[in-house]
Amino acid sequence: MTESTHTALASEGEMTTTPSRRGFLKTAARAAAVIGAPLIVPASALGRNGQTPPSERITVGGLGIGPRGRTDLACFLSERDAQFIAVCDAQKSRREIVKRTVDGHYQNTDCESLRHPDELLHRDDIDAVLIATGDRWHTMASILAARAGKDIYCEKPCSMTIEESLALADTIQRYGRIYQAGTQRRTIPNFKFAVDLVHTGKLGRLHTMHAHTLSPAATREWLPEAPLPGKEEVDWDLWLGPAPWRPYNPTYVAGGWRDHYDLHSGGFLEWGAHTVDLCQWANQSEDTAPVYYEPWGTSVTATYANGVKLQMRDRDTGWLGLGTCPVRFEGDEGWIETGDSGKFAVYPESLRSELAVPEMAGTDPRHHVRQFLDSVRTRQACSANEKVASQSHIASHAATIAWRIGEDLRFDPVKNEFSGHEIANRYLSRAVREPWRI
Ligand SMILES: NC(=O)C1=CN([C@@H]2O[C@H](COP(=O)(O)OP(=O)(O)OC[C@H]3O[C@@H](n4cnc5c(N)ncnc54)[C@H](OP(=O)(O)O)[C@@H]3O)[C@@H](O)[C@H]2O)C=CC1
Ligand SMILES: O=C1CO[C@H](CO)[C@@H](O)[C@@H]1O
Repeated sequence: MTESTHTALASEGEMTTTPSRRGFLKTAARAAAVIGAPLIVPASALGRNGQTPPSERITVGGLGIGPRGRTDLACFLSERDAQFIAVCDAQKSRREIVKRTVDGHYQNTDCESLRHPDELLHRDDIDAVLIATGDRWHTMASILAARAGKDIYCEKPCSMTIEESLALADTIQRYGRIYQAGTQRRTIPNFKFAVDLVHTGKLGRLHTMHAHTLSPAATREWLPEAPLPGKEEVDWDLWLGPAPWRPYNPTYVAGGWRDHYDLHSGGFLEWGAHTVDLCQWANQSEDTAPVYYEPWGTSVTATYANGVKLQMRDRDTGWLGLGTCPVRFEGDEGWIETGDSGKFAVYPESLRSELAVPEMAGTDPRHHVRQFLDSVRTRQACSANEKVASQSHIASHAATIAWRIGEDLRFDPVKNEFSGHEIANRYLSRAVREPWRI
C-alpha cells in the first residue's frame, strides 16, 4: 500500500494504525461503503481467472537495475504471484527504463521511481528486493534491506571481501530474512546433474574439482575526470556508495567499472561466485572453505581439510570448450565436465546413461527466481542462501589474496583468517566510506 493510500484512508477515520497490505482490499471496501462510493473490484483482484489476488502477491522493489537486473526483472514480472512496485537507481535513465517496462507490463503507471535506497527500503509495503547494482554495493544494500525487514535476491558476487561475506551471512540470519544469491547455476539442470553424480558416488571418491575463474588482476587504469552531471541524472556519490571517492567519468556508470580494484571484486569472484560455489556444493563443504591456497599463473590450487583439491583455473588451462563458467569433478572412478552450453563430457561414457537432463544451453535465472519466491512464502532457505554464498565467496576471496601476495597461504576457516601472515590478513577487509557502515 502506498503512503498516499494510507493517508487517504486514515483521514476517513477508518484506521488509527497502519493496516497490513493483505487487509487492504477488505478495508478499502468498507471505506467505500462509508463514503457511499461504488467499488468495482475486478475479477483478477479477487484471485479469479487463475490470478493471485493482490493481497497475496509478494511485492518487490528493485535496487540498481541495469542490464543484468533487467534480465532478473523479466523473471519476476513473469511470476504471477509477484508484483514489482518500485525501482531505485542512482541513474535517472535506468530508473526510467525500468518504470516504462514495469508499467507497460502491468498496464498501469504504478511503478514508483526513486533515487535513494532509503526511500525504497522505508516503504513498508515492499516484501522483497532485487539488488543488481555493481559489486561495490551488493553487501551494503543487502544488509540495509535485511535491517529494513526485506527478503533479498542479490546478484553475485555477494561481497567485496571476506569481512563483508561474514557480515552478510550474520545480518541475514540475525534479521531472519530469506536471501538468494544470484548464482543461478545452482538451479540449472546440467550443473545440478553434475553435482548429483558426485553426491550419488557415481564418480567414486571425489579427489579434484575444477572451477573456471577469470584473471584476478583488477588493475585497470583510472579514467580522467569528466564534468559531473546533476544529481538527479547521476548521483555519483550515491553510485560510489561504500567505495572510495574518486572523480566522475561516465564510463564507470555505463558498466566500465569492471577491473577497477575499488569497484570490482575481481576475476576469481566474477565467475567463482558461480563455479567455486558449485564445487563447494559438490564437495559437501558448503559450511567451510579450503585451508590451503597455492597461486600459479592467474590460477590458484586450493585444498580442503578433507584433502580434496579445488583448481580455480583461468582460460588456456585445458578446458574442453563447453561454454562459459564450466566446472569439472573428478573421482577415482570417473569424471564429468559441463558449462553454459549445457553439454557434458563424461568418463566413462557409460555414465551418459545416467543423464537425466537434456543437454540444453542457457543461464536463465527463472528457476532461481521462482525458488526465491517460494522461499519467501515458506520461509525455507533458498539453495543459494546467505550461508553457502558467504562460504563460497570466502574461498574465492582467499584465493584472490593468495594470488595478489604471490605466496602459498594457509587459511583458518573457523577464525576466517590466514595463519601467521599479517599482510594477507590486511586484505580481509576494505575501508568503507562514510556514511555507510556494515
Ligand atoms: N548471475 C549472472 O549470471 C550475472 C550476474 N551479473 C552481475 O550483476 C551485476 C550488475 O551487472 P550489469 O548489469 O552487467 O552491470 P552494469 O549495470 O554496470 O552494466 C553493464 C553494462 O556495461 C557494459 N560494460 C561491461 N563491461 C564494460 C567495460 N569494461 N567497459 C565499458 N562498458 C562495459 C555492458 O555492455 P556490453 O553488454 O556491451 O558488454 C553493459 O551494458 C554485476 O555485479 C554482475 O556481476 C552480471 C551478469 C550475469
Ligand atoms: O555472472 C556472470 C557469469 O556469466 C557471464 C558470462 O557468461 C558473466 O559475464 C557474468 O558476470
